[in-house]
Amino acid sequence: MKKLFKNARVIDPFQGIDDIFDLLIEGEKIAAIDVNLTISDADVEDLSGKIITPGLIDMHVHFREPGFEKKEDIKTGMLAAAKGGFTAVACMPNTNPPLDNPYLIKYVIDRAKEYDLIRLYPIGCVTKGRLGQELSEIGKMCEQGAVAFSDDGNPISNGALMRRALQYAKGFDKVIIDHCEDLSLSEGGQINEGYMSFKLGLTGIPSSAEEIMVARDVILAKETNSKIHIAHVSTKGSVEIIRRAKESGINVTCEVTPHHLILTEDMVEEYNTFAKVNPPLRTLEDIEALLEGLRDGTIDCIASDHAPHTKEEKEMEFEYAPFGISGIETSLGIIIDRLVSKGIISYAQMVEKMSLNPAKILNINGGRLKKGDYADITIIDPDLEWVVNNKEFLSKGKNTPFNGYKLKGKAIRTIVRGKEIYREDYYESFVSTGRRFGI
Ligand SMILES: NC(=O)N[C@@H](CC(=O)O)C(=O)O
Ligand SMILES: [Zn+2]
Ligand SMILES: [Zn+2]
Repeated sequence: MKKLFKNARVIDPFQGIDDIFDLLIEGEKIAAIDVNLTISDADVEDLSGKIITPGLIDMHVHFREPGFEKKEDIKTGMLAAAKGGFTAVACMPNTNPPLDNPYLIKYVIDRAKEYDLIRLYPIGCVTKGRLGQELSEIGKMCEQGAVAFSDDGNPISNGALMRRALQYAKGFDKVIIDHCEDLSLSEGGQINEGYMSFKLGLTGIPSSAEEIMVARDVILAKETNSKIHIAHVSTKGSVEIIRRAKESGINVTCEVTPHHLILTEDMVEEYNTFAKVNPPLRTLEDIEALLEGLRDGTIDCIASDHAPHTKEEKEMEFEYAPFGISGIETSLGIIIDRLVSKGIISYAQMVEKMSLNPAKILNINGGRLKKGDYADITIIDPDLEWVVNNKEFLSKGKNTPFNGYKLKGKAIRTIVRGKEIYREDYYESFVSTGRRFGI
């Protein structure tokens, strides 16, 4: 089966491509990218005005299986990801039981394979049971396909243990992803410490709770000459520490979420639990620093930290509602509408941060559109206007602070290994059957 897309704007920062091209898919692979391709036996489609990027990769999601299937399961998570334009995700291990052994890593991979949708890469726990006491079976989990290690939801509080984890993971050329939070500083905290926490009478989470751990982690990464990736960076101080660490040659990478890039602590004004997230939404000053970090390359990736929760959980009093935003279906639209369209970052930078860099950091397939590569492709309509409606989410998690947002720019096709698994114009039937559409 040959499929020829004509006249698309093809963006591939890996090859330095950002121009109008034709792209040919043959079976599962990219067969050619060139101008004026004519292939007699191909199914031809004109994509004038549309953008083709390497399949987007979200390196930080919570799909909740096993154990919390009421919030999300692997199937609904993957459908939501495909609708959001993602061809691959890396799943955090804060499930129940936590993914802290090779059997569970294999289980999650096998579950994902049952559906033949997007690519799903599990992240294993750094410590057994995510309890922060004993290292988990990192080597054996690598053998089964764990792509990185993290106790996300929790930091690795014990410095000596973190040091050992870094040394150990290095032997397998894997990265440790740390949720940076000094629990003694954030204890009981609900939102950012500052004006809003004072106004609402809620306990605040100071910036220092994050920054102290970021500093510790880069120091340990330097000492052990290992790789560290900082999850969901949210403060100006963290950006500064990471910038300096990179300048001095430390092997540190990091990610930011769309919500931390465009929302401030003001969102929790009416005790809006949909805006309750960890780390908390911060201030305009932090946002400016995060945007500058994205622009100058200090921040490598944009990841949704897709954290679905049930309606009942989020309807609890602010103090008792869980932290998290269901973000995988709004991530791309927000980045295009609020950053790319405003000239804050370019499309090429967006692709770097949402595909190329996650692929590099996790050392997985994708992130580029080279002849002979698997055809993992996202097709974007940069002019499509849409309104965020959480009732239409394929994710079970409807917890979004972006409901009602008008956005311009959306993924209209998600193609994995040459197969179309999401298509905007077939949306209705896609929802009802949850089926992929072969091309
Ligand atoms: N980000 C969140 O607010 N919540 C995440 C945990 C995490 O990413 O730390 C979750 O699992 O719900
Ligand atoms: Zn986290
Ligand atoms: Zn997370």
